[in-house]
Amino acid sequence: EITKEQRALIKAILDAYNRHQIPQDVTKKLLQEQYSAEENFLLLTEVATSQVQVLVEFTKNIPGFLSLDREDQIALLKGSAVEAMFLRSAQVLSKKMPSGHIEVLEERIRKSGMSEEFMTPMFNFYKSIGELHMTQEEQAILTTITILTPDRPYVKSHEAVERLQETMLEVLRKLCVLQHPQEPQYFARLLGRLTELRTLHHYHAEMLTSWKTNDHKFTPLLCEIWDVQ
Ligand SMILES: CC(C)c1onc(-c2c(Cl)cccc2Cl)c1COc1ccc(-c2ccc3c(C(=O)O)csc3c2)cc1
Repeated sequence: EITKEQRALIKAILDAYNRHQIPQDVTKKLLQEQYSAEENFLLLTEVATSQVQVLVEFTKNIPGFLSLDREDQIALLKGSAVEAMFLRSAQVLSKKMPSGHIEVLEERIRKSGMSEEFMTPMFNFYKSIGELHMTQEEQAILTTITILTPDRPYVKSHEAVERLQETMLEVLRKLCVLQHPQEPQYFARLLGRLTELRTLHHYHAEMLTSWKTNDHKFTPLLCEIWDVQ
């Protein structure tokens, strides 16, 4: 069913996914620092900045990514960062073992000066990801598929990206059949989450604008990747 090449692909992606994580000293702060809207926003900004750095390193390990046009690599990273971070924070929030981060992270996101209208769709998404009980491989490959989305702004060689994404979609389809035999619709449900991610991405652009109008500051890396300021 899964070919030797596809197994190697899964291993490469999973190794990269597990190797590149936010350093403990950054995530530990989420547990330590006191609560206030300002402090929460600052902490989330620090964690998001660290997550973007992790994302850049992870992306370099996606087979075929570095052979894409250089400008397309940047366009894919800029276009997928928010969605990859929604996926990553969703996986953290839906973890079973209480890493302590879960309640704290949720609390800090809820009290970071974000307007109410984004909370509902965001936490519905977090809940829907939690209900899927994705395996590590599925999480890593779904993140890869999100990054390899061909129709991001400014992507020139659409076909080259599409070919890479299709390879990963086929791997994910086979994995879902193998790992969720009792749920024939599981693969379709995972792809449905990608659609929800696009909607959240639009909400996020408005979140940034409202944070900016309330004079919230971002780091240079976030400003660059999100084209703010
Ligand atoms: C600039 C900032 C205010 C912001 O703007 N939009 C969003 C934002 C929000 Cl509020 C929600 C979803 C996406 C984004 Cl970009 C954010 C915060 O983004 C985050 C990015 C990443 C994590 C995140 C990742 C991994 C882990 C791990 C782990 O790996 O062990 C343990 S704790 C944790 C925390 C949280 C928040």
